[in-house]
Amino acid sequence: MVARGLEGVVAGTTRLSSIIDGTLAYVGIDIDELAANASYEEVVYLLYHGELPTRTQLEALQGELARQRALPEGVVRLLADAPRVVPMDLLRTAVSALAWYEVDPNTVERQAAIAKGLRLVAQVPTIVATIGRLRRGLAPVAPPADEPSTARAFLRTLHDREPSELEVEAMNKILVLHADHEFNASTFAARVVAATLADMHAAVTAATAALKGPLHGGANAAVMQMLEEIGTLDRVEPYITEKLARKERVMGFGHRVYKGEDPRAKWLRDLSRRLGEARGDLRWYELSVAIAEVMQREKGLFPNVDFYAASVYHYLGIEKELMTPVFAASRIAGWTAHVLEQQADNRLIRPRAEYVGPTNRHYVPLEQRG
Ligand SMILES: CC(=O)SCCNC(=O)CCNC(=O)[C@H](O)C(C)(C)COP(=O)(O)OP(=O)(O)OC[C@H]1O[C@@H](n2cnc3c(N)ncnc32)[C@H](O)[C@@H]1OP(=O)(O)O
Ligand SMILES: O=C([O-])CC(=O)C(=O)O
Repeated sequence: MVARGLEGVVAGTTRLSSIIDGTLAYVGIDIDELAANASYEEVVYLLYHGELPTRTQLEALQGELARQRALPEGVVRLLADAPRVVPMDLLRTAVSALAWYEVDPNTVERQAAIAKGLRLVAQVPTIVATIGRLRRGLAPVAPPADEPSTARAFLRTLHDREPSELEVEAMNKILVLHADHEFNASTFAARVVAATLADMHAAVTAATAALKGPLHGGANAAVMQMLEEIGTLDRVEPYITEKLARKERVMGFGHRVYKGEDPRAKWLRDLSRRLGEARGDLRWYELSVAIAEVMQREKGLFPNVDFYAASVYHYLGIEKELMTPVFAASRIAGWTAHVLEQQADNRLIRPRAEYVGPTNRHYVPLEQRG
């Protein structure tokens, strides 16, 4: 019997992240410790090297990421000239286009591949911020080349203003919490492509394509859409119960691996409340909490990472169409680290299919078909 959707199938090994008994860890460190203490750049280093960096190593990585943040002019032009600003499509195209500017786009040699991976970690947030500006009809701004924090640099590039300390803390936690997640669909897509010995940009383009769907990364935008449709607290109960009665899915709930609450959700719930308080607008936080209560009671389903992320992004001034690209701006760390891990011990990923179609049929000449 084939496991539908490969549920429960162990499809390979990784040293990067684990989900054991509902606990998520990056290289053995509980996500709760990282969310409470780590900068995103420390997490990038951890995923790339298997250890937390010393101060000198961290500063070197932060410097490198800062220097690589700017986009080639041709990519900014490509984004600006697009006939329609559909953020995930633009991100996917821009990631692919970045390969044009690599000295050796096809190489999978280790040092070159690490350099490409880190360049993408630096550039993807800039692509996302640039798309965010273009959507609002604003001119792109160059990212700061001397700012060590990816979170601060991203918010500055997106909004062209200095973010508050709470906003930077929230953005940093978002980046930490979304950085990696074992063999999720987009990461697995990246590994399948990498296993053919196609290059880093090819693998990340595939991952970006896979993240778009609403059953995966696209759920955060669908959550925001739902919050807007509900609008007020008194509408939560009827909206959700009617949706469930129609057998529709409520986005941001349920998970293939977690059967209780996603360990990342509580951090995002807390950020949603704190950002809402700071903005004097708790509506989106309160609506989210009320939806979660109804979902738990009616369906026994808990929020996944995408649920409270939606209101957090909203409070950070990130519009719903940009929410899935912002997820990618963090997951790029995991995607590229998984590609490097795949390349380091590669074997083509090529499973079998169980054939369930008809057999023993014959070719019938065209004139005899009726
Ligand atoms: C970053 C991320 O990718 S996190 C996931 C983001 N995706 C979402 O939030 C979309 C909403 N959630 C879902 O669609 C699912 O929970 C998934 C895709 C995440 C996981 O799906 P699967 O492991 O395949 O679970 P499956 O689809 O088999 O669902 C099992 C049962 O729970 C129900 N269910 C699962 N999620 C939901 C939901 N969000 N709303 C309503 N019912 C749900 C299904 O209808 C099904 O019920 P049934 O057995 O009565 O038919
Ligand atoms: O692991 C999954 O299936 C989805 C998920 O939560 C993630 O990618 O962060």
